Amino acid sequence: MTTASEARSEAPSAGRRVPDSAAIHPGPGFRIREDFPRVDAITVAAYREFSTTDISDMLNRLYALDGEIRCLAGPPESISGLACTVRVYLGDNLMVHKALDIAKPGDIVVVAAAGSRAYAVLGDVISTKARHRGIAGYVVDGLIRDLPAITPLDMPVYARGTSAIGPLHRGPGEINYPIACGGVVVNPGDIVVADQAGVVVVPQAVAHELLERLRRYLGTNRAYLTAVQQGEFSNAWVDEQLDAHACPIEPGLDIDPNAPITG
Ligand SMILES: O=C([O-])CC(=O)C(=O)O
Ligand SMILES: [Mg+2]
Repeated sequence: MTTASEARSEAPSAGRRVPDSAAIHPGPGFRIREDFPRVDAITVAAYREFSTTDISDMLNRLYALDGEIRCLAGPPESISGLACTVRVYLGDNLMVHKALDIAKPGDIVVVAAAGSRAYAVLGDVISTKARHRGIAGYVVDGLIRDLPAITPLDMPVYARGTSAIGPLHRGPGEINYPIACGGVVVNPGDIVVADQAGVVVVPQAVAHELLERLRRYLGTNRAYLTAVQQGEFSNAWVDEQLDAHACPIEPGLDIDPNAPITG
């Protein structure tokens, strides 16, 4: 066995060194925050009463993650927890391993892997360690692996899919800085709610106020849905919408399906 420099018959330090712009530099892109301000646990747990669909609606439909990020493992019940945010370099997951020491029990680790379909960010070993640390789940903007071995762990894992290709463990990356996950900005300490319908992020600043609005909304919505189940509804509002933009409505019975389409 020879090293690369031996094969070139050069001393390891021979020649001019290339300026090492690819070194890992401490600072943005390679940094960790140990904690963040926390919303009380009762408020965080209360979000499990609501579907991610309703929460998304109350946030004007702009805070649900890309629907490709879906439940791949874990019990069917919804989960909620504070976001411990992780950003990884493509092909790497060093910071996902470090997050096992940073996330507090009940936190959901949210991993920004740029939606990569080239490699998995975590597998059964990390998921098993996470159970011991009390982590409430993982949300990954990317892939995971070892799914058959994760399934029996009852560890909620949301991701875009699976791959056998694993990550390197070198860095760089960040923990507990803002990330982009599934098209949504996630700040450390935001409330993540995930169920079979999707994943939604509640900005921490509105955590209490939104809960009140959801409770009020659900009260009125429940009465509406009960009426719908009994066939009591009107579609007049759809016609109002169509009329507002003068949508033409034709009988259609005299149309030749083979005739060329005209303006
Ligand atoms: O290799 C890794 O870092 C990820 C992995 O497969 C595991 O957690 O089982
Ligand atoms: Mg593995």
